Order: sequence, then structure tokens, then C-alpha cells
Amino acid sequence: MPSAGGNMRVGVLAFQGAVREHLRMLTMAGAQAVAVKRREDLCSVDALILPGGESTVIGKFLQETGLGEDIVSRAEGGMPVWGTCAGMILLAKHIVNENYVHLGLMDIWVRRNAYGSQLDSFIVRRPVPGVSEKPLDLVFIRAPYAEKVSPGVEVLLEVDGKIVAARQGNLLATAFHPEVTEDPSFHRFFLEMAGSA
Ligand SMILES: NC(=O)CC[C@H](N)C(=O)O
Repeated sequence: MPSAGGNMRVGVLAFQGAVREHLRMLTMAGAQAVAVKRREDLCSVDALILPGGESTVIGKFLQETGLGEDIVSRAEGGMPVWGTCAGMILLAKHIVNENYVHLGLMDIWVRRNAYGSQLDSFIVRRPVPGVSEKPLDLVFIRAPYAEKVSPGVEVLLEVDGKIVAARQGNLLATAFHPEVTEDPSFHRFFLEMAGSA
């Protein structure tokens, strides 16, 4: 059972990538932040973040440890899961420029490394409807975007016509990295989403 508000225990998959940054932001947003490395760790959390990093490396780890299977069954049972950047790729049912999928949970068509080498990493400032009226720094680092989504998926934000944030029930995906900024709005949004799940 998810516990309410500040008592919520939120895990961050802690194999590779921006783990500490998410743990810090969750604490700032008022949750109990837990590093998830083993299958046992997952049992104790109400919600989970899949951080940015390298999706191929994290995906291999998920497969080898069995954590991937556990995450899929918890997510199918309603556990809120948020994937940032590589995490968005891990969540997707379709990776348009690869011939594999990882967790295959979300009805989105994601393109890996979608911005190419010239535009590898960049920041844009935008308000995100439903998350923050004030413009947020959106940090893209070798980011994916979604080319399309199924009708059941709510697009939260497009930047230059590309889908960079989307929600499908208990699943949230962002192509950018809110955890490397100083603004916990997105983490609060995820906690609210998790609290009402
Ligand atoms: N910052 C990131 O998470 C980059 C994602 C990475 N390009 C991948 O494909 O996994």
C-alpha cells in the first residue's frame, strides 16, 4: 500500500547513472529515498525511479538480476514508475531505432540518442502544464524523444514538436533530467501521482 505524502518510500534503481541526484531531489521533495540494487530492495518501496545513464547497460543489469521482471510485475500491479532519459527508453514498448525492448511497459515509440551528435546536450526553459507554471530548466543529455504515443498516453510536454514528457496511468517518462536542477517540481509531481495511485 502506498503510504501518504512524506512517508512515501521511493526507490531509485541504483546500478548506474544519475542515482545520487534523484535520491537528493526526492529527499528535498519530502519522500524517503531508497537506493534499489537488489530484488529485496524493491519489495519495500511504494514507487520507483529509473534514472538516466546508459539504457543498454542498465537494461542488461535488469535482465541479469531478475529485477526487470519484478519491476514489470509491480508496475502492472499499479506501482508508479518514472523513467528519466535512459529510464524513458527502458519503459518504452517500442524503440524505433533498435531491435530490442527492455521493460516494455509504456505505449510510446521512443528514438534513442534522438538529437544526434551536434545537439548532444542542451537546456531549454519551459513551463510544464500541470507540473510547474514557472519555467523549468529542462536538461537534455544524449536524450531520446517519443515520436508517437498510443491514445491512452497523455503528452505532458512537447519541445519543438517532439514529445519529451508523457504519462500513462502509473507510468511517467521524461526525456530530460529534472534531478540535475535545483527545482524539485517534477519530483513533487511524481509523489502526488504516486500518492493518488
Ligand atoms: N542521459 C541519458 O540517460 C542518455 C541515454 C542514453 N543515450 C541511452 O541511450 O541510454
